[in-house]
Amino acid sequence: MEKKVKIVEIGPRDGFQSVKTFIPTETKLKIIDGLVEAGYKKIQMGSFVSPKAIPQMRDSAVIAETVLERYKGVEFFALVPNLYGSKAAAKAGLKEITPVISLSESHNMANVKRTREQSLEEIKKIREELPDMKITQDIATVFGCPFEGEMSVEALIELVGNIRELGIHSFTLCDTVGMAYPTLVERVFCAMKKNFPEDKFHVHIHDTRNMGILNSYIALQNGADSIQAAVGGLGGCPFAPGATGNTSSEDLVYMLEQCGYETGINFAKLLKTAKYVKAKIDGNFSGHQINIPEKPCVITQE
Ligand SMILES: CC(C)(COP(=O)([O-])OP(=O)([O-])OC[C@H]1O[C@@H](n2cnc3c(N)ncnc32)[C@H](O)[C@@H]1OP(=O)([O-])[O-])[C@@H](O)C(=O)NCCC(=O)NCCSC(=O)C[C@@](C)(O)CC(=O)[O-]
Repeated sequence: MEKKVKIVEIGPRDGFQSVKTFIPTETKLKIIDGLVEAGYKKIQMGSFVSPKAIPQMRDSAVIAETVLERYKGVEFFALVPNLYGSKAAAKAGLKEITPVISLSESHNMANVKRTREQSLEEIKKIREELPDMKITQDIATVFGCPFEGEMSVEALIELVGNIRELGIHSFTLCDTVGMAYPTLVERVFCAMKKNFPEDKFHVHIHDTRNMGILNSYIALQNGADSIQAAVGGLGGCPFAPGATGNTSSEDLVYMLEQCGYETGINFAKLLKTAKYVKAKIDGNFSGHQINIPEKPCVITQE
């Protein structure tokens, strides 16, 4: 029997955000077209952040408005750092946002120039001022911080507990600079499922040490509700030294389909989009199959 798995595409946000040269809005939209065509039902289309911090994301309102108009059956969502960005996302028509906070104080300061306490205050305001907005909370540096090193699972339990008190019950656990390893991923997901059995936990792994696919798979085996990945394996947080690409969507889909999971994604179409991304964007790609000249012969679906 086939097992279903939900894969969420984050390339148009995490993939594009660290690309220095501005990617024309039309190219971004063409890539999203390709992802929808490949079968994606949930896509992070951008972020509503300061254009001084991340100039690449300055066209997120136009992207959101266009894709919401173009594709009715797809869930689009955006990353936000604060209330200002959340209101901008709502104005553009989005129904879901992912505020970001880091488990480590230093990365939170580097990323959003706020202490974690200030970020928690901001999340509280977002929850109160946008009561109808669906919120999934991104937590960065869960599996390690470029400034502070290893993070503790107890600290994560405390932070998740604090965010739950604000009425948020869906979390994405992020490995910002690829410090996760299988037994740690297992420990973290088991702890979350044990302490917060009613809540949703998603996984987001960077591929810095070539363990993105493996760690995503381990998270899935230990109850992750969805897996995030970026087309081509493009990506990285510009405020995390050493951050490299995300787990590659096409490599992940290939592995899961071969293992008998139903992803709902057409691999051949996804790979075509990934190759288009690589041809158009000068960035940091961690994907492997984008470099194989011919279509791999194992998966035969069109
Ligand atoms: C948080 C701030 C805004 C603080 O930056 P700040 O300079 O402290 O902001 P501020 O509140 O003092 O405001 C300064 C100016 O920015 C404006 N402003 C304020 N907020 C916004 C907004 N949302 N959108 C647009 N404009 C905004 C605000 O209106 C003001 O405009 P001015 O009066 O000077 O004309 C800034 O540091 C920022 O935008 N940071 C974004 C950081 C970011 O995008 N990081 C990458 C994403 S996180 C990530 O990649 C990790 C993740 C999620 O993938 C998981 C993982 O792998 O770990």
